[in-house]
Amino acid sequence: MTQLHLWLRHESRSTERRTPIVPADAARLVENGITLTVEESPQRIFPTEEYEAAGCRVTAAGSWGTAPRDAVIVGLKELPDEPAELTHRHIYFGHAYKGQPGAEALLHRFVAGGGALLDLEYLVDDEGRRLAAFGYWAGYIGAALAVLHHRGVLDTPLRPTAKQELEEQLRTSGGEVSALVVGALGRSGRGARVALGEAGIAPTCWDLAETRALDRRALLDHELMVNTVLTTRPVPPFLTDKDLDDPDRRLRTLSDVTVDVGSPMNVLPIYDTTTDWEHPVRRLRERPPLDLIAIDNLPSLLPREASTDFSGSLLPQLLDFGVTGPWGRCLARFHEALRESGIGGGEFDDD
Ligand SMILES: NC(=O)c1ccc[n+]([C@@H]2O[C@H](COP(=O)([O-])OP(=O)(O)OC[C@H]3O[C@@H](n4cnc5c(N)ncnc54)[C@H](O)[C@@H]3O)[C@@H](O)[C@H]2O)c1
Repeated sequence: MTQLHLWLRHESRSTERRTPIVPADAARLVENGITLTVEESPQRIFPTEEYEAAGCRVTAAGSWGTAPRDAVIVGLKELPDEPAELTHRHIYFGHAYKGQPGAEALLHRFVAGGGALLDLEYLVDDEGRRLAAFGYWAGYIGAALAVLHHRGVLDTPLRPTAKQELEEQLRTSGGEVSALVVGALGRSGRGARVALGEAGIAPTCWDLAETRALDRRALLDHELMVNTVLTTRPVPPFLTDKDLDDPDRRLRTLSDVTVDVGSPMNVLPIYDTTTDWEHPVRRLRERPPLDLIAIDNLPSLLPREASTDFSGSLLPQLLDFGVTGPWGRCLARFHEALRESGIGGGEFDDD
């Protein structure tokens, strides 16, 4: 078997400071005989020198197109639009299997080049549980922003920060708040509960059992709600426009970590546009007021912590990279997606 060559790419999105492999884990990969080439990246939260010190080869940003064909390119977010033909195996979040905008064009690029997408969203264990995810930090930040806004101390536009700084703000901004976390038993739900705890808030926690017969009155009686539900089947909405117009509603701040806008699984079909770092909060109703936070790249706001956590989960999988197990399932899912979209082809020739 040939030695594994991983190639950590620069992220083309300028606000993306996270990385799927942090220097400490890069050192572990190198110690285990894996070649790791790291592209220079001015915005990455970890300086390139730390990768160099870990024994990685360093190369120019965006040079992955020139990597040997058997190198596996590792990243997080979208690839640039060029080249038109993708010849490598790419590990990242492709967002290409649910008919998302640009999905079909991306799959065509893989087929044209004979490469393959090993989508991190589909890197799962034998029971289908995700092996590496950013959910915890999404929930943590989603809840933290909601509390800071609710207490009138949220600084905007948002910018990447460190956990210590956020914790300090949560602890020092006072005020009783009745809060609800829905999806509380999941990764994001756990993060949300921890952030609320830092802020001195003991939230009501709902998961599947508590929403089976949804008590809307109880929901609307909370001042702040964090939604972290991940459902794979449509369920009745938790909130409708009618609920927002309820004059007795106490709910004032809603942070939707799930941001399933436009999806048939959306449990909060009360808005149709996400918010962002520039304008994180949108007023949905004036009387009584209701403010929405619905940001789809929350973990990027805590790049160091989110990267370290994610990389720690990904490391054992990279050390065990192969054609069976989780990576085999990822590849099978790619081929299934090609069949589903009627594209066909794309067998990665692992020579
Ligand atoms: N906004 C962002 O930046 C960002 C980042 C990462 C993840 N996310 C999203 O956050 C969501 C949660 O991710 P996760 O990793 O925490 O998922 P998870 O699977 O760990 O947790 C989801 C939880 O929702 C619960 N749930 C499912 N259906 C429910 C229902 N009808 N009522 C109540 N609870 C229900 C599940 O039991 C589970 O506990 C996902 O949609 C994910 O895409 C958002």
